[in-house]
Amino acid sequence: MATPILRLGTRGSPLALVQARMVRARLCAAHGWDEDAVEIVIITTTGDRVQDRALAEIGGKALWTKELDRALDAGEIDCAVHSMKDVETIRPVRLMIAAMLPRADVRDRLIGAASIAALRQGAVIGTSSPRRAAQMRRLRPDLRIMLFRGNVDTRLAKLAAGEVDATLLASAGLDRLGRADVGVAIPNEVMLPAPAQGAVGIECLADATRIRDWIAAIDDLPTHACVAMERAMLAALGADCHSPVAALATITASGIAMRAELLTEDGSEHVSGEAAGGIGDVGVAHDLARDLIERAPPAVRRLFTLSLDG
Ligand SMILES: NCc1[nH]cc(CCC(=O)O)c1CC(=O)O
Repeated sequence: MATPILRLGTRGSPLALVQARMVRARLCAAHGWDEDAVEIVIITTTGDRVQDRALAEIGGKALWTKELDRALDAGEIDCAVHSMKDVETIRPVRLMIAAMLPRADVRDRLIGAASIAALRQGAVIGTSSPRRAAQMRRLRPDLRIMLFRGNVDTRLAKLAAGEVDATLLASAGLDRLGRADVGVAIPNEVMLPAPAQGAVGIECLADATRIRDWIAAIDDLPTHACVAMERAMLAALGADCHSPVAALATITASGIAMRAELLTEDGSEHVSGEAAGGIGDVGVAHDLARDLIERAPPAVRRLFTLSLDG
């Protein structure tokens, strides 16, 4: 076996492993390496260990990243693969996202009914996402939400066992796990996805220039620009992945366009808006954050803290 030249840290969930293998394949293709030049190292995170409580309840942030950060600092791995949706808004400055894979289907999928309208009166929706819960209750105030955790297979098994009437999962994860047959995609116009949904990032120490350059060679620039814009808006709102926020940036003929929505946890109030501008112009995210906060009903505004200097 060739000596591994790059150790790729990842969580051990089936989806995380598929994503790590995608990263390995792209790195090897880009650099002409053998597959065993990239060693996949599994790191268990707090979020993987705690399966029975709402993530927000565990307290403490960085549930999915802290142990990977530590392994990077300790030199146990050279880079870490993340679902960008789970990466905290504010990261330590010594780390950098050196590349993102091309974004997958950004939509959510509904599993358990043919459409949101087709759900029976009072149906129980299993989700642990404050955004999905709020968006579903905004569209259908009669729905009930049940806390639903575990990896994709666990959730599908709970649904099959009748614990809930329906659940929502990211198309990206289902597709990557070979489950493109499961559920129906909800159009972005009906349910705007989470910031960074469908994007995979590769992080390394900012001063590890050789590693950084290897990784940067596989960066998908449109994905990186859109996800950076969505994350800049989260930062401007003082929000994170537990906030009832949806946002989607897309590349247009003239630059970048972004739509976003803020809700109360129960979905009873919300505000949405859009902005456009140049690729990489963080002002687009800041303008949208400011506009949303200015127009938000007080119950929504209370959930956020505008800060535009980050
Ligand atoms: N929070 C869990 C998580 N993080 C990333 C994905 C799916 C893949 C992605 O959105 O990139 C999921 C599962 C889900 O939301 O269905």
